[in-house]
Amino acid sequence: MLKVSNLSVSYGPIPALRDISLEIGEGDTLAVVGANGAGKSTLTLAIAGAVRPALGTIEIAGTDITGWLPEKVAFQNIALVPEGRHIFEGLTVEENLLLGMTARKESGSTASAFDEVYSMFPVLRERRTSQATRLSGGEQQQLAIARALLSKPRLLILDEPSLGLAPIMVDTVYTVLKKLKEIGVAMLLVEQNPARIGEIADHVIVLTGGSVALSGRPEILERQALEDAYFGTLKAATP
Ligand SMILES: Nc1ncnc2c1ncn2[C@@H]1O[C@H](COP(=O)(O)OP(=O)(O)OP(=O)(O)O)[C@@H](O)[C@H]1O
Repeated sequence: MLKVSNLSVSYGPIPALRDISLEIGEGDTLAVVGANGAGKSTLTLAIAGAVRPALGTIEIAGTDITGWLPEKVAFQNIALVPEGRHIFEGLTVEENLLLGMTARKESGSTASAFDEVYSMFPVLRERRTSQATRLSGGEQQQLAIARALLSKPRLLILDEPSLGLAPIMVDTVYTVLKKLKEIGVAMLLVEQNPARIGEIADHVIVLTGGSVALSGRPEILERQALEDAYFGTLKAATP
C-alpha cells in the first residue's frame, strides 16, 4: 500500500531524514518512534506531500507520488492528522468537518458521512455548532481524526495523536484507531508510548538522527534493543 524507498529530506543545509526505506501493507499499522528531532514529523509531512524529498521515492499502491502537492496526495486517499491538530479557528466543529469532505471521492450524502463519524465521536455531534477552538484538547484531537476520516483514507497518518491528552482521552482515541484497523485502514502512527504501540502496531521503526536505527515487531521496543539503537551499536534488525 505504501512503499518509501531511500528517502532523504533536508531543510536547507539541515538533513532531517537520511535514506529511509519502509513499507506498510494493506490494513497494517506501522509505529514510528524516536527522540525529539529524530525526523518523525518530517517523515509524515514528506509522505503527505507537505515537504519535498531531496532523494528517494514514495509510492502508494504502485503509483509514484514523490514530489506531488499535498492536495493531490490527499486524492490518493492519504490523510494526515498532523502534530498540533491544525483545527481551523473561527469555524465551528461542523465547518471544520466539512473541509474533510473536499478530498472525498466516494459519492453519497454529506449527512450520512457525518453520521458515520458522529457515531464514532459522539461528543462532536453534541458540540457540532460550537467554535472548534472551544473544544478541549482531546475533543480537538477527535475532531482532527474525524475530519481526516471524512476523506475515506486508505492510509491514515497520525503524528502523536495522544500528545498532551488525559489518559481517558487517549483511551478514546485508541478505541477509534483500533476500530479503524478492524475495518482495514492502514496507519502510520508516530507514538512514543510502547504500551499503546503494543496494542495496535504490526511493525515498528525507531528513528535516530534521521535514520532507521531499528525495525521489527513491536516487541523490539524492549529496553535493551532500544538502548542499542539509540547508542548506535545495532544498525538494523529485521524480524
Ligand atoms: N521547518 C524546519 N526548518 C528547519 N529545520 C527543521 C524544520 N522542521 C524540522 N527541522 C529539523 O529537522 C529535524 C527533524 O525534525 P522533526 O520535527 O521531523 O523531528 P521529530 O522527530 O518529529 O521531533 P519532535 O518529536 O520534537 O516533534 C530536526 O533537526 C529539526 O530541528
